[in-house]
Amino acid sequence: MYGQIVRDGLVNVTGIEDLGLTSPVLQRTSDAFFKEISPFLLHFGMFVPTIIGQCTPEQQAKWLPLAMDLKIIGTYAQTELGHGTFIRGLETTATYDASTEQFILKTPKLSSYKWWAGGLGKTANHCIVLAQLYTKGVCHGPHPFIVQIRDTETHMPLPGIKVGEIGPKLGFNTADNGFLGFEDFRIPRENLMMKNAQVTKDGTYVKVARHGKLTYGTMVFVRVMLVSDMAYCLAKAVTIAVRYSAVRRQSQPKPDQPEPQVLDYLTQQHKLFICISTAHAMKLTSTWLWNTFTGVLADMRDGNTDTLPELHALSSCLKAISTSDTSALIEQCRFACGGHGYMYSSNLPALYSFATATRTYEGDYTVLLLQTARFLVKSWEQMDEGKPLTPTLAYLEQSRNGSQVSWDDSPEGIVRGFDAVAAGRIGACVKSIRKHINNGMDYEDAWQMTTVQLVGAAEAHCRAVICRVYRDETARLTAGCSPGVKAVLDQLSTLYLLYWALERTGDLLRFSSLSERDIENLQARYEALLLKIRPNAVGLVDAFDFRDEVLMSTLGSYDGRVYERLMEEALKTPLNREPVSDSFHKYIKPMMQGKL
Ligand SMILES: CCCCCCCC/C=C\CCCCCCCCCCCCCC(=O)SCCNC(=O)CCNC(=O)[C@H](O)C(C)(C)COP(=O)(O)OP(=O)(O)OC[C@H]1O[C@@H](n2cnc3c(N)ncnc32)[C@H](O)[C@@H]1OP(=O)(O)O
Ligand SMILES: Cc1cc2nc3c(=O)[nH]c(=O)nc-3n(C[C@H](O)[C@H](O)[C@H](O)COP(=O)(O)OP(=O)(O)OC[C@H]3O[C@@H](n4cnc5c(N)ncnc54)[C@H](O)[C@@H]3O)c2cc1C
Repeated sequence: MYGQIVRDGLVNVTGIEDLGLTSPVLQRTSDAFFKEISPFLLHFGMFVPTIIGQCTPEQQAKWLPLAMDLKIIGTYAQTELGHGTFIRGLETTATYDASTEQFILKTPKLSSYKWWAGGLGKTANHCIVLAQLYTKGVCHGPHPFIVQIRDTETHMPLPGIKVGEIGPKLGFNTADNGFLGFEDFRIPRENLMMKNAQVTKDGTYVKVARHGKLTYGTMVFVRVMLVSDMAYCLAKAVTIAVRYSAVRRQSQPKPDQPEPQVLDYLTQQHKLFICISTAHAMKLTSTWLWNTFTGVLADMRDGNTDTLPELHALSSCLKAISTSDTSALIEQCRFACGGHGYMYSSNLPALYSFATATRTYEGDYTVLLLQTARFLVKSWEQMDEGKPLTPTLAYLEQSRNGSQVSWDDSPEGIVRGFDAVAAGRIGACVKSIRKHINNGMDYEDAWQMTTVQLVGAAEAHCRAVICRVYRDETARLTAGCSPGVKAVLDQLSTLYLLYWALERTGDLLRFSSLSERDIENLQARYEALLLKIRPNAVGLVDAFDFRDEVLMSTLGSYDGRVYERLMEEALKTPLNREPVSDSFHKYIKPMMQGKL
């Protein structure tokens, strides 16, 4: 029964194509059971996908049934105390011993301890370990291995394994993130995950993959999935905040009038409606990204890895921007709920601590945007050499002559404005790198000196992609809808464009013919649109269709009994069990009597 809940609830997921799954929509019904982050998250989120992505069919036949039936519980241990971002710098070694046909895993020093893997501390008995593969005295870089770390009967760590929990964190405290060290721990040769690289019995290293970075495939998969997960988290947060804002009344803007619902304040609408709109933008973009991802998988099955760099660039920037926007907007939802939003029982703190972690894990924000920037600069240089551009960069072509784009305030015109900003910022980076090189710097230093601008350029590219996909997909998907639904969804995507145009007026002034008057016009349209969306706001969050059990919020439940639920939760707290707590007799009274 429990295993069933973990499988069907935690991973009521559509995702991996090889499992017959068709879109990246993550709806965790398990949230209603577990309440907090599950220690099995890494088992289904990374252990299973890595078996699928990195094992040969024979290895899959051995490990996948065990993992899917929860006969073994796994996690993904890549990061070490000393290195997370720089995977090539990992220090754990796996040295092949041809005499026993085993790999010897070793943790050479403190900084080489595996650190962070979810579920590793107390739950997992198996683990995917990324280690530097040595055979015949040659290091072949980081490779994935399946390693049993605990006895499946007693759960005791196996001899040669040092494992434990890493301690309290900002969030994720139910995920028992762990540390792991190896003292010359031996595993069979077959435990090297051999889809992309193999070591034969005599220790010969055989590279199978056509692309050097396929070992990083699980990370690309999870980055793609996280975009969808962020849409899910943000939709939850804004459901809570909008429902609460419809219940909460505060202040008296006009004398002799009742206190308005806080949702009627324009500033509150400004805080919240962009959250509704962004949840839709991310959901549509994540489905589009998923289709790109499965297209690249299909290409790779046909032996073509040419489309992988663009996927890496897209999944990197969309992961970075979706996680960063979501954490900021969930925090905004909390602000929108005033003091009660700070209550744990609102569920906003838990949602925030989850979302803010995603900005770091699976690739830090800055690091991933710089990966995208690498691709953008390369593409610009290829364009200069007359080579064709990939589909998501086709817009660069229009901007290559460097002239300003003329401002057009239609939604399609605004999307073109974002293209112009992205192209302008990428071009400015290329110019900066070339200037530094002309002044005598080597390429790496010139790149380093341009990284602040490069992060901005990658963000601008990502924003342009989201705006275009959101607009196009809304139009496509609402083509057969009723005029009412079509109008409301059009309002939401227009709101996204206006909001970001106003956030990026500096860039638009620089790279388009936008004028002061155009900005005033944008601002007025934005404010009018907030008022138009207001009557549908509660309906729009209800349409996200979260059950109260999944939302788990005193502020956001469907029935709006906010104050009753807050009081019910307060009365449950252990400090309210007795009218006078022991600490009064032990410490406070003696202190008052001068005895302490
Ligand atoms: C019926 C039942 C159904 C059951 C179904 C079960 C299945 C379950 C399905 C779904 C579940 C989904 C759940 C999804 C949510 C899961 C949540 C999981 C929670 C996760 C917790 C966190 C886990 C982690 O954090 S794991 C650790 C992650 N670590 C990182 O991300 C490290 C980041 N660092 C890097 O990625 C890289 O090292 C780098 C990007 C920083 C690059 O390093 P580098 O500078 O050293 O460069 P390289 O030399 O490595 O690269 C040179 C070259 O390669 C290109 N490159 C780099 N990376 C990639 C890549 N990934 N792909 C392609 N190409 C890549 C790079 O751009 C360079 O290219 P050039 O051409 O420019 O040379
Ligand atoms: C909640 C949580 C769960 C996790 N779960 C797992 C797990 O299950 N398995 C696992 O293996 N790992 C896990 N991790 C680890 C996670 O993947 C790493 O923390 C993450 O990849 C960031 O790497 P880092 O900690 O080395 O940061 P660092 O790279 O040390 O980053 C520190 C700072 O340096 C900057 N920086 C680093 N390199 C560069 C660069 N080249 N250019 C510019 N700036 C740079 C970063 O932007 C950042 O500001 C988890 C982390 C968290 C927080």
